[in-house]
Amino acid sequence: MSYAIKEIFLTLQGEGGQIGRTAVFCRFTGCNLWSGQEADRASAVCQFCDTDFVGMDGVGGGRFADVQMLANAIEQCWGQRDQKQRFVVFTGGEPLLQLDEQLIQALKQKDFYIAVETNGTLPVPKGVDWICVSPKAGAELVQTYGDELKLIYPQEGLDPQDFIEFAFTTFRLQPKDDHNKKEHLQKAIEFCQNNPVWHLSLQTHKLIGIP
Ligand SMILES: C[S@@+](CC[C@H](N)C(=O)[O-])C[C@H]1O[C@@H](n2cnc3c(N)ncnc32)[C@H](O)[C@@H]1O
Ligand SMILES: Nc1nc2[nH]cc(C(=O)O)c2c(=O)[nH]1
Ligand code: SF4
Ligand SMILES: [Mg+2]
Repeated sequence: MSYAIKEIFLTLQGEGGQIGRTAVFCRFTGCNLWSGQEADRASAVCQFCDTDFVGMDGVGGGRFADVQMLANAIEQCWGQRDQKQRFVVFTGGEPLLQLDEQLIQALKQKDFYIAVETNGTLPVPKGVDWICVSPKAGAELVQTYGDELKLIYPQEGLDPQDFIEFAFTTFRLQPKDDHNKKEHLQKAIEFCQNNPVWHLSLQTHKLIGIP
């Protein structure tokens, strides 16, 4: 299978339970909840996306003809850094439209610890080490277990407490970044303080100005 990749870059994981860890981010092109075109945003299922996942024109992006070519590009992005610490985060767009067991196995053979950021509408393939699910109002949740459930807050028609029955190790509330982000942060702080199973997740890469 070939893979359509928006960008591949090295940064620090900015969000959630692996925060601060040096990682190769592999961002897949395309999503099933929004076309990525601004003209479609208001009619999309997911309307608050902060990411450009359209096309293959980002740093390190492109069409990868087979699994080895993509795995090699991810390895090359990690470079000569400590092999025992190798860490890749698959995101997008929606990575589960393309991420398959073959790619996971190819990276395992290169000793990568593998994380995925998904909207939870598709099942995570076998072999992923860290599953982060971020459910979206109006989209069916299919992936109901994982290492963290990272809910963007607030979302109309979505009550965080409806999720705590699912089999996630941790529950995080991440304030929605939009024109009202200060207000969303205050609401998220308040919600966490009143419902301590929820931990606050901040997008620290935005705070420190890295990708
Ligand atoms: C761009 S998404 C890609 C992965 C996947 N499609 C998903 O939604 O989880 C990566 C992460 O950013 C979060 N995110 C997207 N837009 C955001 C925003 N405006 N404010 C806060 N978090 C946001 C998503 O919920 C998800 O946890
Ligand atoms: N540094 C950094 N951390 C992130 N964690 C999740 C991200 C994403 O867009 O999936 C992201 C991102 O875009 N950058
Ligand atoms: S599901 Fe994820 S990638 Fe798709 S539009 Fe929403 S936040 Fe963006
Ligand atoms: Mg991001």
